[in-house]
Amino acid sequence: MTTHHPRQFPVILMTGTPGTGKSTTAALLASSSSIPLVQLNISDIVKEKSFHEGWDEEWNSWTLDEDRLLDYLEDVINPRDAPASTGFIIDHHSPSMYPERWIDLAVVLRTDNEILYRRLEDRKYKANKIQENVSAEIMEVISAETRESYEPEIVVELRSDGLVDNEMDDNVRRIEEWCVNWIKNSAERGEAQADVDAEESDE
Ligand SMILES: Nc1ncnc2c1ncn2[C@@H]1O[C@H](COP(=O)(O)OP(=O)(O)O)[C@@H](O)[C@H]1O
Repeated sequence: MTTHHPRQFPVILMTGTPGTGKSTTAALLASSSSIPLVQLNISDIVKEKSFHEGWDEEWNSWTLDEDRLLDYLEDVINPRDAPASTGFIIDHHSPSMYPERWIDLAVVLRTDNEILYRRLEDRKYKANKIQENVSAEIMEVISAETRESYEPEIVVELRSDGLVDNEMDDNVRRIEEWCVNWIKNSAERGEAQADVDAEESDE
């Protein structure tokens, strides 16, 4: 069994339908935050490390080897020897496969249907893939899956339409503020636990 060190920095799941802005928001957060945060772009990792069982023609995507991916991520997020020296942003459209104990905050990005349609068209997605993703956004599929997978108090939905000035900067600032609080609270939890341990050893 793996022994986990208490994490010093939070793990954020950045999820949403493809095209809602996960990778762009995660990259901005990782590059601008005062807290060390590393972006884990799951699609890139799956491709680079071949954590897949081949190409699925029907779905036009890789068939994920979930076990190998999760084993790899466990070592990155919860290294055996010492706590990770950074926090992480898991950037993925599939929210439900991660262990609850990994995720401290789950951010679901939401985008207006017509805007999402245009973004996916710009990406040269095939018509059926655009339709499938826009329908998923209308049906709130990722949002529902995220809420089924994590406690309600750690799930946050943010608009990512690009209609309001500085929307992405504001989203990034909100997440950063949340991270600062998480670090402060986890330091207090650590001190409280140390007090309990000291009292118990006195008895
Ligand atoms: N809030 C936003 N404001 C303006 N443009 C956005 C916003 N969110 C995403 N975009 C644009 O939409 C496109 C898709 O974003 P991307 O980060 O690749 O989405 P995802 O990682 O969810 O597939 C990019 O061109 C990005 O610049």
